[in-house]
Formats: sequence, C-alpha cells, structure tokens
Amino acid sequence: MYPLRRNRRLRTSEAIRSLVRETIITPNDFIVPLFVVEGSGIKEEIPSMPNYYRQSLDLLGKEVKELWAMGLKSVLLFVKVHDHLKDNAGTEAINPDGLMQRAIKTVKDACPDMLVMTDVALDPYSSYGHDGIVGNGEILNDETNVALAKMGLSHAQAGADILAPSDMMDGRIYEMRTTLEEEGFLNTGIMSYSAKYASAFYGPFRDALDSAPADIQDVPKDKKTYQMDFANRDEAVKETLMDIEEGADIVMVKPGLAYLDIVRDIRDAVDVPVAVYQVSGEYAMLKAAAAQGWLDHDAVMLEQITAIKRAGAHMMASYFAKDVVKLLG
Ligand SMILES: NCC(=O)CCC(=O)O
Ligand SMILES: [Mg+2]
Repeated sequence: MYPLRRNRRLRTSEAIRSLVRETIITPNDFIVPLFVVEGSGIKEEIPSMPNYYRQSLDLLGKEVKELWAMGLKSVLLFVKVHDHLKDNAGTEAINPDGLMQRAIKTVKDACPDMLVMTDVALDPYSSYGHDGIVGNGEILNDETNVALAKMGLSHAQAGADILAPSDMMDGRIYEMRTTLEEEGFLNTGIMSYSAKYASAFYGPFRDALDSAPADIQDVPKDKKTYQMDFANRDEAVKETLMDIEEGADIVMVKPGLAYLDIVRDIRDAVDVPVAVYQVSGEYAMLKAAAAQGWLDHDAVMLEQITAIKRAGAHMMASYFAKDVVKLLG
C-alpha cells in the first residue's frame, strides 16, 4: 500500500503520538506493597531494594495518607514477624492482635477509603520459611488450606477488603471462599496469586521479610512443589481458571516482566480482572543498573510498567508505584 499508507505520519509529534497511544498509565493502575514491622519510629531501607522501606505502625498511617493524596488507593500489606513468634503451623497468623491485624486497623483508621489487601500465606510466620505446614518432608496441602482460611478470616475480621493468598496450595481459594461465606463476609474479595512461578526474582523480597526457606534437614529447600515451573505456559491458564471457579474475584500473574506471554494468555482466557505483580528482583535490577549509570531509571521504569499493562494487566502491584505517579505529575 505504500506510499498510500505511511505509518510514520502518526508519529510525527508528541501531540499525535499521545492521541493514538493505546496504553495509558494512571494512579488507578497500582496496588502499593507495604512492609510493616514492630516497633515505633522505624523506617528502615531494605538493602536489596533501594528507596523501599519497612515501617512501623506509627509511620504507616502517615504513609497511607500520602499515598491517598497521590491518588494511590490500594495497598497490599506484608508483615515481618519476630522469629520467636514463628512455628511450623504459622500460629501467630491468626492472632487477632497480631502485627497484620493491627496494620489493617491502622490503615483503615488513617485512611478509611483506602482499599486494604493482605498477604495470606504462612511464610512470614513459618519457622521453616514455607508457605505451608511441613510434615514428612513435604508441604501438607489440605492442612495448610485450613490454616489459610482461618488466617484470611482473621484479616477480614480486622477489616481487610481483599485477601491475597500467595501460597499456591491446591484448593485454597475454595476453602477461603466457603469460610468467608459461612462467617458472613460476603463482600470480602479474594485476589488469588493463581499463576505464581517458582522464581529467583523474589530474592530481595525474602530479605525484606526474612522469609526464605530454611536450610534444615527434612524441610524442602525451595518452593518448587507448589509454585509453578517457569517453563510452563498452558498450566498457568489451568491454574487460573480453577481459582476463578473456586471463587477468586481477581487473578494474578507473578512475576511480571519475564511472564508477559502468560499475562496475555490469561487476559484472553478469563472474565475477571487480571493483576500482575512486578516483583522485588525486577525492582532491584533497575535500581542497580540505574545506580551504575547504565540505564535511564525513569524511562525504563515507565517502559516496563507500560509493557505490563499492554500485555493485559488491569492492575499492577509494583514497588515503583510512587515513583511512577510522581513522574506522571
Ligand atoms: N508473596 C509475595 C511475594 O513473594 C513477593 C515477591 C517479590 O516482590 O519479590
Ligand atoms: Mg492453583
């Protein structure tokens, strides 16, 4: 058709490029992960996540007010639990006065309209650093599901809006959903980490929460018996469709950038919103390269975020959320 059709005409100025742009990033796209610790006055930088912090509850209220003022309206809470409170069953996870339960209330008190999502998995509470209960050298699926349902209920009782199970046990969405229904929490949402891969990109996060699998005899050394094999694509669709049948309101792919084929497959296969978690290793890689002067931080950040949305994400959990929103101006 050339020269009747010249594609470059639509790229001749920023005005025309912005007119035909297919993917637009706004503050509404983001879920902000927040790391919470005990104590007061604590804002400690995570060594492998420059400019990202663990904060104590007294600072959390200020943080969420700042997020809200920026147009960031959803947070995803993670807690770093003291070692002496950890055990194999993750008992502390259902303590009504536990750190997570207090964090939920702190956010709601400071900012009642903020959407509060909570991490539901045993690893921050597990003496073995696993997302489930260990028995006979394995992760016990069904026993773990019972614990996760109790944990989710406890978060709902504390005021969480959306539970975000990140563990990858089979059937945990069903167990959590039926428990919520029985207990009258009809409007509590579930955002399922439905296609979560066994990924080396989670390294910095495990530093942040001190939640890496322990090197102990008869305890699995990694999470490969529950998180997905990164070689698999069709399996992600199977996992995701099952979670929707079991009652998930939102599904998730994790990590982000290396899994955009999966994001598109899932977006095309489902009729619920799709979330993507751009994980700690993705954050750390860009921070490190930018610190060396090897990559333009803001330009690459915006390109990565746009690519994730373009691939099919309706929303993104990202440690870059504040940086991106500041950049958008
Ligand atoms: N369950 C939450 C995670 O594993 C987060 C991983 C990351 O940001 O690396
Ligand atoms: Mg599953």
